[in-house]
Amino acid sequence: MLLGCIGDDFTGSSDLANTLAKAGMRTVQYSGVPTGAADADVQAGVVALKSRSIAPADAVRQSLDALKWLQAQGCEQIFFKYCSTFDSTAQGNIGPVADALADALDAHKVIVCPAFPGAGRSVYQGYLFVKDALLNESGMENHPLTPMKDANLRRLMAAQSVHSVGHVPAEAVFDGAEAISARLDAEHAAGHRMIIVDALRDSDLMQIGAAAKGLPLITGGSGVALGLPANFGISPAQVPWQAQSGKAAILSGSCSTATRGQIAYHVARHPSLKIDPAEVISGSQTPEVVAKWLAETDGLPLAYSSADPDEVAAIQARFGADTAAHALEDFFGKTAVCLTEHGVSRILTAGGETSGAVVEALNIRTLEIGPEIDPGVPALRASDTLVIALKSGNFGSEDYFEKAANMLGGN
Ligand SMILES: Nc1ncnc2c1ncn2[C@@H]1O[C@H](COP(=O)(O)OP(=O)(O)OP(=O)(O)O)[C@@H](O)[C@H]1O
Ligand SMILES: O=C(O)[C@@H](O)C(=O)CO
Repeated sequence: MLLGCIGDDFTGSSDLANTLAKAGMRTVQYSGVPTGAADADVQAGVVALKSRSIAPADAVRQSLDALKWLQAQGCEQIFFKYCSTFDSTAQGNIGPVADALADALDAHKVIVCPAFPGAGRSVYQGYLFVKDALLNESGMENHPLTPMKDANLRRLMAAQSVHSVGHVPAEAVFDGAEAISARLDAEHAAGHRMIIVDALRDSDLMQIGAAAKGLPLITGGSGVALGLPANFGISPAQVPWQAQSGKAAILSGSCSTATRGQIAYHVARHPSLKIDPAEVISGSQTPEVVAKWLAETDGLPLAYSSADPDEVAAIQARFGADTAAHALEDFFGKTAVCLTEHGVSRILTAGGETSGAVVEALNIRTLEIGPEIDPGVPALRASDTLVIALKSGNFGSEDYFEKAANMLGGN
């Protein structure tokens, strides 16, 4: 294994795996830290954790375990993948995990770059934009678990990391890899260890990737991985895919703006069932009943708890945010298990936490990476009889669910 990656959620990990697979690396996504050795032909291993919203000490411990396993597979470089919208709380977990990995790897110039232009996320003057809006005006300020109320990455990182935070501005990035390396050196000499790097275009990320050659640790969104495979002499390749026929169903616990748009589109055209969190918590709505409905309903049925910020706030005020989140994640995980018992062979999930809960409940250990459905979302094969697609909340076009079911099925 050449490149070892640690993802702080499952959809984000498949986003990164998608970038690396498209760039030609033989990539496998693992659910949690594997117990055995990786297959000898794997070039990039992505260990997916569900560590974005847990206690920082647990996130650090899990990430260091993942690091140890990746090092044992012979990795030459480590990539810590977090969200392109820098999803985190005042405590972390981006800062504490980056600090711990930097110490373990003796890394002193740590790139911090969440940019993902393909999904509209760019970094300029150290501020994070989502399309034409600052992060804190993009809808992310209403996220149910990690509301992002600031777009200043230097300030966000300084609050989470024990290290001084530097910056490589766009002017240096536009001048290419050598200028970026020189500026990273200068920021290091000035006493900064975590270094925010501006990036607006894929071409910027390619230059940042080239400048990252030989660095022990890189952190960021999937965009900054675009240029890494070339450092290992690997070039882009067509990603193979074996289509899967059979029944498809959709589970969505994502309350992000893009998912809510996709749900509105889907509800108008396909059978859909809205899940009431209060009924899930009381036990009057069960996974068995919802799975049976999904399995027996023609077309492309959807079950969703996704709701707008007012509804989410009301549920959180009534039950507590953690209780509601865990009850729904548990519900979707159990529903997915029942779906496979009904023979459903294509499962689409929306939302990072939701997807993590589903993959864990299904006890999927490794995921083979297929072709891209929409930017940041690959088709995934879980077994000989099951394929899935894990969509990050804000990814995908309006008709994403139809597109994903078709691509998984080879239509
Ligand atoms: N109606 C609801 N009320 C309160 N919480 C909800 C509701 N529906 C879903 N949730 C919870 O909100 C959280 C949504 O997070 P999730 O990561 O699944 O989606 P997302 O944030 O849109 O995706 P991503 O992290 O990929 O951007 C989950 O914990 C989910 O259980
Ligand atoms: O980087 C992103 O935006 C995604 O891969 C993600 O992590 C969302 O959960």
